[in-house]
Amino acid sequence: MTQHVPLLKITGLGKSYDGPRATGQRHALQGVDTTIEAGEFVAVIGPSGAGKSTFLRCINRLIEPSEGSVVFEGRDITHLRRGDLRAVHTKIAMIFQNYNLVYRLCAIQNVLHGRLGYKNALAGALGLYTEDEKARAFELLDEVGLGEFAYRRADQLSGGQKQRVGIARALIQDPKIILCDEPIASLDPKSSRMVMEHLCRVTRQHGIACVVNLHQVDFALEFSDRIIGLREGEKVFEGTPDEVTPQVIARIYEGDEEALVDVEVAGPAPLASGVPVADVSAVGVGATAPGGAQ
Ligand SMILES: Nc1ncnc2c1ncn2[C@@H]1O[C@H](COP(=O)(O)OP(=O)(O)OP(=O)(O)O)[C@@H](O)[C@H]1O
Repeated sequence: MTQHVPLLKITGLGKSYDGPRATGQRHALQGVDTTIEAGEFVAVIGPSGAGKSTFLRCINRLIEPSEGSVVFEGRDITHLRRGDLRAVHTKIAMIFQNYNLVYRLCAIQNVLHGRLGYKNALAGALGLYTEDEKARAFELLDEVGLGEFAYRRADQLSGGQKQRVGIARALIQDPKIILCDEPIASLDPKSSRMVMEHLCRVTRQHGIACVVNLHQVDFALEFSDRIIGLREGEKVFEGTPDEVTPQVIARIYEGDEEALVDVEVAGPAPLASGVPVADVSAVGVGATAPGGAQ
């Protein structure tokens, strides 16, 4: 019988930084184990400083892990040389909070940048894309509702539109998984919802797994198949949205008033037990994000 190989298997993942002299090493991430299956939509939640970005960036080695392993499609990529990692990075796309677009270029050119990982340096520098790639870039912009903005300069797009260009750029890589580091943190609630809806729909349609760092717990509950809760660098919860009880929210956020502000928990006793978590507003975890362009 052939053994099942998960898309991504993460074992004992950790990252330490040098702390102030007297304190020695500080763990930004410690002992995180999980697996991500093809096509899954997983949200990572936790207070500010819990290690969400570190976790995501250790997966594709934008940050080098200090310990543990990342096995992608059965291949241990933890110690791959940079040159070999390039091919892996075409299959692990990333979406950033600040969009990472080239603002003087138009939307379609930014989408085409998603193909650079497949090109040699010269073709990349000259922007030599095939007709198929160009047609695909148009198709993908259309899929995220931006067909008519293909030739609009990126700096003339709203925040939500920029992030949708980011989604199309990730998709054109033909990735197996997209890592999204706070993709809606700079957007207002309406744009945030639109971006989450597009992200969820297109990744499901294309059978792509997605791991999304979120401050907005209610979006995590609404859109994910599974939720990972981090606190002080450690995984303190992993389960389906149905399993996220007020006690689970308390385990992840309690005692961290700053973090509670971050997730906009309202009311005097937001973490009181016995509140049906299906109604997220009942535990006071709101969807609002800091204001930003739509
Ligand atoms: N380059 C670094 N040097 C030292 N410490 C760092 C560095 N990068 C991150 N940290 C620390 O690692 C911890 C985890 O940070 P990380 O950015 O992963 O958290 P986060 O959950 O993504 O936070 P936020 O939601 O605010 O973005 C924090 O305590 C942070 O201060």
